[in-house]
Amino acid sequence: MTTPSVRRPGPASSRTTPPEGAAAPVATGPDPRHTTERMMDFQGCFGCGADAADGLRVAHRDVTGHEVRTEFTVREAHQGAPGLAHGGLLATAMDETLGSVAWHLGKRCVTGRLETDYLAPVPVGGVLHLRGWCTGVHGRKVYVEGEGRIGGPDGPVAIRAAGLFVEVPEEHFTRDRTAEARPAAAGAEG
Ligand SMILES: CCCCCCCC/C=C\CCCCCCCC(=O)SCCNC(=O)CCNC(=O)[C@H](O)C(C)(C)COP(=O)(O)OP(=O)(O)OC[C@H]1O[C@@H](n2cnc3c(N)ncnc32)[C@H](O)[C@@H]1OP(=O)(O)O
Repeated sequence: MTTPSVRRPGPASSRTTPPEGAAAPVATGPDPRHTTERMMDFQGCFGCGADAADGLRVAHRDVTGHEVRTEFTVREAHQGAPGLAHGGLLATAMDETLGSVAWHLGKRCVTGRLETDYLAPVPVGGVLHLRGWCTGVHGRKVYVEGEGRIGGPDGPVAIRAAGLFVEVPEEHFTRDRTAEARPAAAGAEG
């Protein structure tokens, strides 16, 4: 009996595929007006920050045009099943990589949507070599795809992803949201 082959069309859905009329990416580098001093020096990011004790410490390696390369070393703290990386953390490493593609286009962006396909398990102690690139820009929307390979830039593909990043005003990061974070008052629910 032959095993039926599974069709894997790639991670991008209609929501992460640039629409007709989308513009080609123009890699300008991050816009310094978008990275206030506080953002620039911030090392608390779970994805890449040196001060995030339990963070992933995704290392940003190089940028060529609109393509960004990073590395994520899978440690014991990142396990899901014994000895294997948790899928959610792999998605986080991908989010970090794809997000930085959008910032390298000079866009102040947040993740709107992230889609992932997992093709092979990633072992603890392994290094995942990630790559992200922009597939188009449409209004405030930046479309990005990526892949992660085990052991080296030409290793087997373990994860593929597609994301939609949305440009936001500075206020997105500076607004005081303390009140919104509090539990709603009793009886206030509709
Ligand atoms: C981020 C920190 C950066 C630090 C910078 C340091 C320097 C750079 C260095 C290194 C790079 C770092 C890389 C970071 C990577 C990690 C990033 C994250 O984890 S971000 C946190 C998770 N994401 C959120 O918390 C968003 C929460 N969502 C929102 O705030 C809103 O929903 C938002 C802004 C996404 C959209 O809301 P609206 O009210 O502004 O706009 P509307 O009209 O709803 O959407 C705009 C367009 O986008 C589409 N859209 C939005 N969400 C969509 C979705 N999920 N699917 C499909 N389309 C969507 C809409 O349909 C609309 O399209 P139409 O213009 O009408 O064509």
